[in-house]
Amino acid sequence: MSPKTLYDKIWDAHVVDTQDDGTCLLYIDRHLVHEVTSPQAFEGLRMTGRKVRAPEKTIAVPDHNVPTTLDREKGIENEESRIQVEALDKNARDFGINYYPVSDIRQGIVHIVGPEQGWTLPGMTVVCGDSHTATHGAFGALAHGIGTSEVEHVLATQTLIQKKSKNMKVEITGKLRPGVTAKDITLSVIGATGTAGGTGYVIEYCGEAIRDLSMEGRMTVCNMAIEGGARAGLIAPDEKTFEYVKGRPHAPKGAQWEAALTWWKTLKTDEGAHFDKVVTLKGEDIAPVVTWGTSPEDVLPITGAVPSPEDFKGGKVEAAARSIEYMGLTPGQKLTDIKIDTVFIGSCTNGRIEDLRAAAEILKGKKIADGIRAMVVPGSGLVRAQAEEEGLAQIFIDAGFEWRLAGCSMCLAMNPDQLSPGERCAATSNRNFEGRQGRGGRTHLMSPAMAAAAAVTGHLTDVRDFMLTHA
Ligand SMILES: CC(C)[C@H](C(=O)O)[C@@H](O)C(=O)O
Ligand code: SF4
Repeated sequence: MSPKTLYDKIWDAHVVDTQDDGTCLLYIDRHLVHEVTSPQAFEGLRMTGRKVRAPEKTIAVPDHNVPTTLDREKGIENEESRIQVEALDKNARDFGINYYPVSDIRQGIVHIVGPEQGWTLPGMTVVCGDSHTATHGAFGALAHGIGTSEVEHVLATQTLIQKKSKNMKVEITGKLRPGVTAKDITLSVIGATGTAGGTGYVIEYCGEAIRDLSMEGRMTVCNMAIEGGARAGLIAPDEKTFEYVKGRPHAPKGAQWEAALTWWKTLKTDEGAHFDKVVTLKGEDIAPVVTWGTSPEDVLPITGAVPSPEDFKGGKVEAAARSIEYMGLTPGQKLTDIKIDTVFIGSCTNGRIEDLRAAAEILKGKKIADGIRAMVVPGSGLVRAQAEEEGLAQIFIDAGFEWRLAGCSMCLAMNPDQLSPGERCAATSNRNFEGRQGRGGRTHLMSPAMAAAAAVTGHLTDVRDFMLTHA
């Protein structure tokens, strides 16, 4: 048998049928659903009198549109948002799928809830009508986003029509330096490959620096695979993965656990397996980074300066000029001189407990700079409860942050948390597109520790300097 990659193995284990042109029917193990991309899919089922084929494998949670303020039981003001959330409530009830409504402490961002509840397991195929489904690849699952018509197809058949992607390996060798996090890895990879570098591929992240990451760090890395253009990103499961999964509400138990573990241990790329593309970065070369432009590939070490359009080639010259103008920056300006108005700590990239711990560590005993609006939005109700128990919430509140309820919040402007035109935000999310956080708003992406440091100083800040001067 020829050697296989991890992606090959999961793919082969799920193919139900193959057409002559290579199109396959794939079995889907977990279907995650949120309120934005599912209403028409359920409507499609209703209109044709079909049921959800595997309600026990379908998990729904509202996240994008829900307000995250403490008074959210008052309801959703925006009509479009309210309709979407109400539709999910009704669809979940009518079709008998697993559901975490806003009133349930387990509610949160779908990509945080899935792993937290043990729905996401190694070797699975996981889909959701959401591009950041790649997050679940951290478990060694093949996880990717699908469109609304595919959501309907999966609901009805528990299968998906797919063509296989190519194999890409992203290896991060050696150790990370102090102050460097999973977010810096994933942004640096996109900086190196560009947002189209992964197009047509499924990425397997490997190497010592990836192995050394916690499960939460691995989720941060895989979360942004899609921003690098890849279909999905995954990491071979290991003891850390099994440890994380064990005992979760929907993880297998007893003899089933043992059987699962036996299979999971085979989920690694064979020696000599072929990758169509290989990218290698040295862990010690990665610095704490921030984005300066309006694409995740517009990323530089925090010690750098705003580039000039002439630093780029071809079509990138114009794009860079446009980015710099939209962002209200000047070429040559030091990144650490960029003043901010807002800080957003949260999202499916960095809204987990370790992210909040990292931010709280920086903020302990300090206050945010005058005039800064700052919020922490935990990724789930359980993350929120845990942070309260550990005393992190109090650190945030004492520092001057708003302490919110779970949801996507200011990651994207689909709920009341938005930037005003010209407002500049240090954000731990994954997209810095024009207007992403509100029309005219400007976004700089970074790690939770860097966002926390920026909140205290009022400008983009090198977390390493911050730790030295604020110790
Ligand atoms: C609204 C949803 C479909 C979208 C996605 O697919 O990713 C959102 O989650 C995002 O992050 O832009
Ligand atoms: S937190 Fe942001 S990136 Fe993640 S699913 Fe929500 S909107 Fe998309």
